[in-house]
Amino acid sequence: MTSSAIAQPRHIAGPLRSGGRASPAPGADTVMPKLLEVEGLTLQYKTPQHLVTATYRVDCAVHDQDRYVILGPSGCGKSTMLKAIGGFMKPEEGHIRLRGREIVGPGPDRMMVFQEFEQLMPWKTVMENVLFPMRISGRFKRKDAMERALSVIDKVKLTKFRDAYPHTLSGGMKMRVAIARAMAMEPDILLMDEPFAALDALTRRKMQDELLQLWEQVRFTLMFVTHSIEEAIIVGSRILVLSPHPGRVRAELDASELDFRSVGTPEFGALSQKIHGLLFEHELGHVPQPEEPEL
Ligand SMILES: Nc1ncnc2c1ncn2[C@@H]1O[C@H](COP(=O)(O)OP(=O)(O)OP(=O)(O)O)[C@@H](O)[C@H]1O
Repeated sequence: MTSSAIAQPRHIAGPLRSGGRASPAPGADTVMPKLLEVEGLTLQYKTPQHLVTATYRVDCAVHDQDRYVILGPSGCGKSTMLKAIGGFMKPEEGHIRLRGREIVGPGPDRMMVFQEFEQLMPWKTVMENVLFPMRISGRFKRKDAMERALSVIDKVKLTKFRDAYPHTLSGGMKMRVAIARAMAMEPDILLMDEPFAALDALTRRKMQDELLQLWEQVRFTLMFVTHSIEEAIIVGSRILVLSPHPGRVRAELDASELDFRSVGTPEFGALSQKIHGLLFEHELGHVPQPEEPEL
């Protein structure tokens, strides 16, 4: 990636269709190079007293423009997996590769968007917030950084608010600033860890809708963690279902045809039921537990 010119989006952006159904991302069966590849990933926390296995031999692959959701119950290792993909934790076993290169630490090719967009600095304007990571990275000349910031702010439709402070913006606008801030660094993938978990149901739905609209417009690649089945189906084009602790892959499901408009339809209900079954069947004793290390 060049840092001197303002990058054009890597993907042709479709028109923003307000309130519309998100177009399907390319499905898993489309032959495309893998963007992110996770292979046999075991992640553990070792403390003097405990050895906690967070994920056990997880395999998955994310392609360009996927909205890839990691879904599983609390404690199954979703956040830990995102941490490892972010480069903040080393695998005990297995590999994580981005565009074929092993991940060995954090990098601007993977940008994390935190819960409630707390990375936004309240004393900085929208423009200053978007400029901040570019400035501290030292990757961009001042003029390039300014042009790039203006371009991404425009893409997320916040040009009129570029001199506003975060506390004067709605939740959806803050999310767009947080995403613009991340996108300005031209990451290969955006990592979101339960960004809407603390919101009330109505606001959460609105934010999901805004996220899908933004994806429709910009077509970034997203990895999104949630423990809500409904949110996974609404947001995701593909869903990786993990078992309860330690997280193992139960299934990977296609949800590219469903979004918030499908809530209440038989298709949405069927997928929701299927996921519910996958998440809880071990409690009914249907799934044999694979060999795993002592916890
Ligand atoms: N810093 C840590 N030290 C030791 N154990 C940890 C640490 N962080 C997480 N764990 C443990 O690792 C396991 C996976 O935790 P993780 O936070 O990844 O789960 P999660 O699926 O994201 O859960 P939630 O949905 O509640 O956020 C849990 O058993 C948790 O207690």
